[in-house]
Amino acid sequence: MSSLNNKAALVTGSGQGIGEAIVRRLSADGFAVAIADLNLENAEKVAEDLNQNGGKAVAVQVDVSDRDSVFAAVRKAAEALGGFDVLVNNAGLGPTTPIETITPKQFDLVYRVNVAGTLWGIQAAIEQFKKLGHGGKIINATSQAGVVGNPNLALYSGTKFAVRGITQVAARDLAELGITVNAFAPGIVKTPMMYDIAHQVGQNAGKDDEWGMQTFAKDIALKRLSEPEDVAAGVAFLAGPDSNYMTGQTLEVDGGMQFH
Ligand SMILES: NC(=O)C1=CN([C@@H]2O[C@H](COP(=O)(O)OP(=O)(O)OC[C@H]3O[C@@H](n4cnc5c(N)ncnc54)[C@H](O)[C@@H]3O)[C@@H](O)[C@H]2O)C=CC1
Ligand SMILES: CC(=O)C(C)=O
Repeated sequence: MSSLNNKAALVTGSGQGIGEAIVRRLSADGFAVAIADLNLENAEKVAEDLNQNGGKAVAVQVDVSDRDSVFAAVRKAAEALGGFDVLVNNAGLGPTTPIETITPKQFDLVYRVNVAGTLWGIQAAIEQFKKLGHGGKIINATSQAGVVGNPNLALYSGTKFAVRGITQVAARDLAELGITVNAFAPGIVKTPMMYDIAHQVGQNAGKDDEWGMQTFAKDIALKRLSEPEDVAAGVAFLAGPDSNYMTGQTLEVDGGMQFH
């Protein structure tokens, strides 16, 4: 664990999966971190582990689809960590939804978490950066499915294209405040979310989850599925000083799923 770099970061959805890998990596890079998740128990486990290993971490419960909850979580984290420099809007839901099966209830839930959650996070981060009198970095989770259309992901894909649109507009709107806004686009990452998707795909074909994962993997140039840590490395770059001259961009960390 490196010494603290006097920067603080909050990562939503960091009780497991990609978000957990991100807080672990940022902590190793010297950030004080807030593990913000709907699942407080998981967030507390990650925070405890980081604190026991020389990091500075706090767990906060948040429902990113609820604006008040997001503002409260960011305020609480900034106070507990003694600062606030980076927000990673990572929490997201990714159900497979054949286009004719999408219900209004599913639509509301997935858009409220993936799209509204990103907007509320941006607003809460602006409040803190202004209060603290400095700029900062906002990093949003899009997806390979937010760059190209994939089968059966109409609902999810729409939200992830929206996240890229919000990222580009916010980058322009917030530059004068010294705030950069970028996105990261993972490919097929070994997390509970992706195994849920692979399970459904596998079941539909009468096969197992691993078959489902490998089906998604077939177009990856580097010929392996992504570890959460692969994505965390990209986010660490966006959170650190080496990306200071980047804003409005999507960093695709997908092993080469498409080139454009
Ligand atoms: N796993 C993958 O292959 C890919 C994932 N992504 C994106 O990366 C992000 C993280 O995905 P995974 O780690 O795979 O997901 P995951 O499902 O494994 O973990 C998501 C975390 O977010 C939390 N969460 C869910 N709803 C929440 C809410 N309303 N408020 C706060 N926290 C909430 C969950 O409790 C969980 O800890 C998501 O935005 C996802 O869309 C993008 C491309 C590929
Ligand atoms: C889950 C996801 O983002 C996919 C399949 O691209």
